[in-house]
Amino acid sequence: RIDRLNKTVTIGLVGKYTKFEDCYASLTRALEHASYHSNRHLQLKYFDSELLSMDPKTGNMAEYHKTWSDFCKVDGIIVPGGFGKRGLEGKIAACKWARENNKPFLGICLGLQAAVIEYGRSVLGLKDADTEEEQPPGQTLEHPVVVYMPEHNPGNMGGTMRLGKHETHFKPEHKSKLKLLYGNKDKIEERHRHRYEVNKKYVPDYEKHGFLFTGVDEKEVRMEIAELRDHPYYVAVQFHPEYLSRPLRPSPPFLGLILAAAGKLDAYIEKECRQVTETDDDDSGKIEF
Ligand SMILES: NC(=O)CC[C@H](N)C(=O)O
Repeated sequence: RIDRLNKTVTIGLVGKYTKFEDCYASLTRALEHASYHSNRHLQLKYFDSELLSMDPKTGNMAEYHKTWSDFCKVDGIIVPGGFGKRGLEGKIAACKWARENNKPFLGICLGLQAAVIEYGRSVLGLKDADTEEEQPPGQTLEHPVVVYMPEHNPGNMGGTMRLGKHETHFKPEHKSKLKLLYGNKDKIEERHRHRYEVNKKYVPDYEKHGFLFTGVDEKEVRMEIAELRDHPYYVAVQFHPEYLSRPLRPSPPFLGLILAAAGKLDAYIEKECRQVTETDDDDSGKIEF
């Protein structure tokens, strides 16, 4: 059946590693699971985030424009996890483009943090919104919208990470497409791997402006899921849903991205997230099963 898929969905993956295929293996598989489930053939395009943000004085602007011209054509965007500040501005630029152009978007871990920084700078007017990750020693940020998690720092590098499965609870006061994609459950469990998190102090301001934190940890102090209210699919998660994706049970955040990129998400949600069949396709007559 997979071999016969005749429609393609193109996803742009924004990362900073040159050997993309190796670094993002579980992510690629999760996107494939979601694509098969959506009756789409996946075309994954890799974009080096450092080519999406450049200093016009020193950068290769021809390469910059070429990268953007290809990037503009994708159906959906994924900004995956990562570490460090190198390449972060390009990821932030990708978040901005997806948000302003109604492109289906999924941010994972650092991808969520980039989306938070972008919204802070562009919409909340926090010009210097940034993450505390890799700031020069002694530097204090004016608007640290992403901060270090002190309780996960018992003193050595290996122990500083928040790892493993943790619960996420959907907030009842918010509408959440992701909650519906997870089968309308009140809480879910996903795997984590991070040292930094959204600064809770800024949450009310974000939510007032339509950037909703629809999922939180069990103590309601840690922001786990963000969704833009007025966007077809702009979802960012602090956890790593790719690890629990399976061929016959695609991970919901990925499924949402692919369905939205294929223009089928709303119909799928209307049908209470029942499996996509060939008859759900606009011109399904062309597909043989
Ligand atoms: N896995 C990730 O994407 C980690 C994001 C970020 N570097 C952090 O440590 O919080």
